Amino acid sequence: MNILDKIVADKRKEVELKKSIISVSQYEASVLFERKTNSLAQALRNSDTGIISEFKRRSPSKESINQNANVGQVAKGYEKAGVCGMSVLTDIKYFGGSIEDLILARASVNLPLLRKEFIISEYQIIEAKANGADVILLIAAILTRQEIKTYSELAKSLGLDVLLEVHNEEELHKSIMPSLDMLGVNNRNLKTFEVSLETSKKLSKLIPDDFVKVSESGISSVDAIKELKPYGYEGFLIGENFMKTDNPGKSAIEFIKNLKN
Ligand SMILES: O=C(O)c1ccccc1NCC(=O)[C@H](O)[C@H](O)COP(=O)(O)O
Repeated sequence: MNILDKIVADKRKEVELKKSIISVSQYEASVLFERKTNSLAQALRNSDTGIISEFKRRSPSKESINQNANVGQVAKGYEKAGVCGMSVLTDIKYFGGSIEDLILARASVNLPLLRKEFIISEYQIIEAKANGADVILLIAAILTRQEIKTYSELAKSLGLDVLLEVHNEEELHKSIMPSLDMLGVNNRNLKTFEVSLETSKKLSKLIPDDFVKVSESGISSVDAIKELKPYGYEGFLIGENFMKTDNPGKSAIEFIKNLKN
């Protein structure tokens, strides 16, 4: 079983359990459910840097990145750095995140917030909106075309942006549809965990211009961004490079300063 299959198998059990604890109607009655969302796609289009910084404590490819980081402090640091948006991992078992991290990030900043999750149910999209997200992630590798359509249309009806993530040409072809805002190419091979910017470069020409192109994972230098921009990328998702430091916000400030020079 590959890592995504394992994560999805656990996710199905987790979502079933959550459904028995909090109902969709409880989420729909929450204060944040009524909140007007901020568009990440718009922020990226208006930006000359395009940084989406991630809050990530650990991952399947790295056992410990920053286990004790304070999400509110990191979010404020990222906002001060001038990032376009923040990604918050809400998976507990594999990434050490939680829905509470999303709530705390929301309470700390006005940035567009991406709920970084393995979405396999409409329930998680309602939950994302009710807990302060502006954007959801849909991963082509774990969804059918029909699921991508249903989930992205639901997200759009709630005012959420949709970032669709692909790893290869096949996933890209299966997924293109008007209810997506951003197309993310993940540079991490989930079988070997190796990262290569070549994946973003190779797939860039296959992404129609209507979508904001985002390059994800393994971005650890300003030079990498300069290398990717000519391929049409307007968004750059960076996790470990900031989170591995004692002060992720300060690292983001330095990074963006260098990027602008
Ligand atoms: O990061 C992993 O090991 C991973 C493993 C399996 C599925 C997803 C995984 N990561 C999620 C992400 O997409 C990254 O956290 C994100 O792109 C940032 O990557 P990085 O800058 O390399 O931390």
